[in-house]
Amino acid sequence: MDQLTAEYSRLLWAAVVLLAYLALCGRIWLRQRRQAVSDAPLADCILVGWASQGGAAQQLAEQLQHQLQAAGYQAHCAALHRLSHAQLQASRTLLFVASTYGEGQPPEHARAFLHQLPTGIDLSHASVQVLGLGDRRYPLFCQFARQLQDALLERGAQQGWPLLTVDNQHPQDIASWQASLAQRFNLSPVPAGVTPDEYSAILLERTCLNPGSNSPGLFLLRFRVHDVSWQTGDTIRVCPFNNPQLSGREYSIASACGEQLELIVRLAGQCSSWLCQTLEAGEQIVFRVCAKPAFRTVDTAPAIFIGAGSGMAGLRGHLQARPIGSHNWLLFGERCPETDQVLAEETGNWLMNGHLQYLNLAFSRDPQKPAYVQDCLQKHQARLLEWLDKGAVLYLCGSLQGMGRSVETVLTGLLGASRFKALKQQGRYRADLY
Ligand SMILES: Cc1cc2nc3c(=O)[nH]c(=O)nc-3n(C[C@H](O)[C@H](O)[C@H](O)COP(=O)(O)O)c2cc1C
Repeated sequence: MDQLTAEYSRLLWAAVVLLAYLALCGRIWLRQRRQAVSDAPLADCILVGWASQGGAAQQLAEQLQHQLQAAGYQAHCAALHRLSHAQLQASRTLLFVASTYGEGQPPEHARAFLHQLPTGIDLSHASVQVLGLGDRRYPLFCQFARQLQDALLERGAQQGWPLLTVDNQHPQDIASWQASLAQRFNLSPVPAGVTPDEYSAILLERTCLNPGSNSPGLFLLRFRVHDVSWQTGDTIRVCPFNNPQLSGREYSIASACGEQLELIVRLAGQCSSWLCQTLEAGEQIVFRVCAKPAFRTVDTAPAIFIGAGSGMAGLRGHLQARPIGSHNWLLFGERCPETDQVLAEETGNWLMNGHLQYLNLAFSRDPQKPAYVQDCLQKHQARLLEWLDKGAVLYLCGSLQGMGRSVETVLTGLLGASRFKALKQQGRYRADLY
């Protein structure tokens, strides 16, 4: 019996020692694991954030992420509105590509980022570099990229390199940004002149839409395309003479997706002169499709289209794509009723066959009743409210200075600031202003 008790107590001791040993091993393993988890992202992860409306900044950021990954880095790429504070704190290298919109504003999706970035967040572990995309013709050139960099530095981040700004997506400036990153991170260079999403199109015909007008020429260009897809609301980016060294321009696609791509181009500047005057039928353009998620068709809800001048381009693509039986109202502004009846036959036919329920034209230099498109909105306030009550979506396309701002002011007055804001939040105010 005594022998049995002694045997039991030996076994018990052995079990206690084994358990204690296992517990110790477990604690060591857990500590090492915790250490590894907290160290790994800081040591390895490069965060590439982007703020983009037309897709250029997004494309550059994603391309950079692929290059970094190909070189063996752990690289994470995300739109600013999807970046968490934890991700910012867990990365030693923060790279951003940010474009600017409105009057020095961030792109729509990134509006809340700086407001939501806590002032107390400590980024002193990270080095930061911001590439700003913008356009020098706007007074607040690359303003959002500057604000983004300032905000990160204020929270302790180290400046890896000074802010770089690129005017009008100038290819050489983008290439030197890419080259400096390639050198710093030992990346394979981006092959010059090759972008994965470049397409070509052949000019079939060009028609002047405002012959005899005092305004600069407005042209409809029809191209044949092969295997290119786009969504209504998207734009294309073209460089004059297909020369990427020259400043390119973006043009709204004026047709629904198909075998032909149409543009409506105002004669102004080098790129549009090339398209409207020099390019001949049978010659080709090289272009990229720029996604405009903020200006795409929402659904089959009633649609109110508002635009002026070359803004007809963005609206026409939507109108062509709208389903039979949909409810559409077009308000369009130009200068002279005699010479600026842009696409009058087409819109007249749409009115006759019921594709358009209403067509309101405003001519600012009409000697009888001069009016702007925003005056039409005011005149038809009751109908506007009735359509919006039925869930209508507003689409606005054209010049920001010449039309966009005035229309927005009138809409704020007619609807009230809070209802207009709510429409924007619901995605029922969709604008492409330039
Ligand atoms: C309506 C509109 C407003 C713009 N406002 C500004 C601006 O205030 N400052 C600026 O530097 N660039 C401005 N730009 C130029 C864009 O930032 C530039 O085209 C940029 O390359 C777009 O990049 P993304 O394709 O990534 O959106 C504006 C462009 C548009 C269409």
